[in-house]
Amino acid sequence: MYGAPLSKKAKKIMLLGSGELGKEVVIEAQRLGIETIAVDRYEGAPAMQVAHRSHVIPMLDGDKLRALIEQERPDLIVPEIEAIATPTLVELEQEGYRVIPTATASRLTMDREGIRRLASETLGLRTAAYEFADSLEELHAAVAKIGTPCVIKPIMSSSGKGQSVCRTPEGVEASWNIAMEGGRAKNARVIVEEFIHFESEITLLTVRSVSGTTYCQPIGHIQKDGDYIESWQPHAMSEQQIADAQHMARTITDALGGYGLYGVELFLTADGVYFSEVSPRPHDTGMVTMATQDLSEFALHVRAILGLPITGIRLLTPGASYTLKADREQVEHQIGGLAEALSVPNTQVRIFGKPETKVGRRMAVALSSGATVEEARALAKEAASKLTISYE
Ligand SMILES: Nc1ncnc2c1ncn2[C@@H]1O[C@H](COP(=O)(O)OP(=O)(O)OP(=O)(O)O)[C@@H](O)[C@H]1O
Ligand SMILES: NCC(=O)N[C@@H]1O[C@H](COP(=O)([O-])[O-])[C@@H](O)[C@H]1O
Ligand SMILES: [Mg+2]
Repeated sequence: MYGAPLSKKAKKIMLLGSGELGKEVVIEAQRLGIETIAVDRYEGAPAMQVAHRSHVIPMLDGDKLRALIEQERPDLIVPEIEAIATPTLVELEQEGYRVIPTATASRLTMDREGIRRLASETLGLRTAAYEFADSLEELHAAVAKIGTPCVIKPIMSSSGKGQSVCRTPEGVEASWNIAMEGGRAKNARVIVEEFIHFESEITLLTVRSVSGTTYCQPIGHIQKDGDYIESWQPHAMSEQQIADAQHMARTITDALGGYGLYGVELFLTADGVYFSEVSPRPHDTGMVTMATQDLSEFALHVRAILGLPITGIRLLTPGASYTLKADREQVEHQIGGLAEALSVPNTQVRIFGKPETKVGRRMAVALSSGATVEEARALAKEAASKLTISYE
């Protein structure tokens, strides 16, 4: 039971991070009459445009984060990105605030080391071999141990920022420089991972709710420079692969706990499934569920975190998503080609409304359904190719 938004008895959700994924979470929360507060480090972020109100703060600053949460007193704190002062969330949780799915889940997944050590060393999930390094010198030693090719990433980054494939020992310095420029915090630590020659990679959306743990059909995807370009659902997998994938998803999400939707990233190889990483929140590749499922990943997340039942998840049709990315850094821009994109059958578009473009920044996505995944992929790709960004 709760009151209307903005009334004394309203139920309040505060999103920490207000990008395209948070925007859809806000929309779903408002459908259930929830009061929504969007927070991010810049003005005019997508979720801010649909929330009841918003705040701009540096979310990595624990004191500012605490002050805002104490001012707003939300019923649920919902992290939407990794770059948050998660130790402050852990303290606030101990003081009685509810963090989604749990403060520990957001602390562990904020840096690659926390989640990788939990998955591999504590839970025994199969992952790529890995090493950590804090300096160029240590990186040379780590690469020598892992061998080339290997993947080098800042421990704190997302959407492929600062990530590179190091193909020869001579490439180590270039990878170090890419990581130092692309990482998020002042932290110089990187992870070196064995390069996995996977056949395909998937996201297994896994929901923990009052009704137990449920899985969406697997989402296949293609990434370029560490960021997603295209995704589809369902991804064809053998029964053994599905059983292994669900087992891994169950193991990691049980360990992280709480209520909410998780995006479990897995590599499918000729000799089995590898755990890659997990988001304790809706996943970018899961935007396809807006075209495929009766309840999208965003609707599922909101239901789960409110403690509401999820009796089943129905895949209504095969579908696909294809992203539109900017290729320049600029404030003034316009997105065009919408009529052409929407002339493609079975297609919808989401324009995120980000106030500025940056090289590689995701600005919109095309979503298509089809009789088969192949058909849906072709339609989504065609629709996205009709969208344009002009910088005049
Ligand atoms: N060890 C690896 N071997 C082969 N490919 C890899 C490896 N690690 C990452 N990749 C490729 O790079 C992509 C991005 O890696 P990862 O998910 O670790 O980065 P991220 O910055 O956390 O991205 P996001 O935030 O979008 O999930 C993977 O989806 C995969 O395509
Ligand atoms: N892979 C994670 C991911 O897709 N996160 C989504 O991108 C936004 C940041 O976008 P921006 O960098 O363009 O501001 C985040 O707020 C989230 O919605
Ligand atoms: Mg990833």
